[in-house]
Amino acid sequence: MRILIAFASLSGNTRDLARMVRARCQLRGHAVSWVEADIAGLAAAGADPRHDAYLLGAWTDNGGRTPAEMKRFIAELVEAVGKPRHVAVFGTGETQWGEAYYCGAVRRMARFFGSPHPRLEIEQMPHGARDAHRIQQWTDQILTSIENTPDADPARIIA
Ligand SMILES: Cc1cc2nc3c(=O)[nH]c(=O)nc-3n(C[C@H](O)[C@H](O)[C@H](O)COP(=O)(O)O)c2cc1C
Repeated sequence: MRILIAFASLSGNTRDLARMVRARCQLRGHAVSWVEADIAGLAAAGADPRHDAYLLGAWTDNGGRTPAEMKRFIAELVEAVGKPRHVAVFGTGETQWGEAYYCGAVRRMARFFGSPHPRLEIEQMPHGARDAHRIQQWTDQILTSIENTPDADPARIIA
C-alpha cells in the first residue's frame, strides 16, 4: 500500500514516534510518503496526494488542542482528497496537563475524521521495550485491518 505519514512535532517526541511507525510500515513492505507538517505541506507526499492509508500524528498543545501546523495540514489534506476513510491517529502528550487534556490532539483528530481505528497515545517520548512493542502492535493492527478491508476509497480503486 501507499501510506502517508504526516505529523507535527515541536521538540521531537512525536517525530521519534512517527519514525518508529514508519519503520514498521516499511518492514511490512509498504511505501511511505513522509510529511513533517511543521516544515512541509502535502506537496512533500508526492504528485498524487491519494494514499491507501493516512497515519496522522501530533503533539498536544495547550488545553488539549491540535497544533496549528497540523490543523493547517489537515485543511490542505481535506481540500485535496476529502475526509479519507482510512485515517489512524497517533501522538504524544503528558498526563501532567490533566487527564481531560492528555493527548487531546490525538482524540480531536480521530473524532474529526471519524477514525474507526484505535488511537496510539504515548506519554512524552517513546522509550523502552514496552513502548516499542505497543507501537509495533498498533501499526500492525492498523495495517492488517486496512489490508483486509474491501475498499470503497476512490484512491485505491484508481491506484
Ligand atoms: C505549551 C504546551 C502545552 C501543552 N499542553 C498539553 C496538553 O494540553 N495535553 C498534553 O497531553 N500535553 C500537553 N503538552 C505536552 C506535549 O504535548 C508533550 O510534551 C509532547 O510529547 C511534545 O511532543 P513533541 O516533542 O513532538 O513536540 C504541552 C506542551 C506545551 C509546550
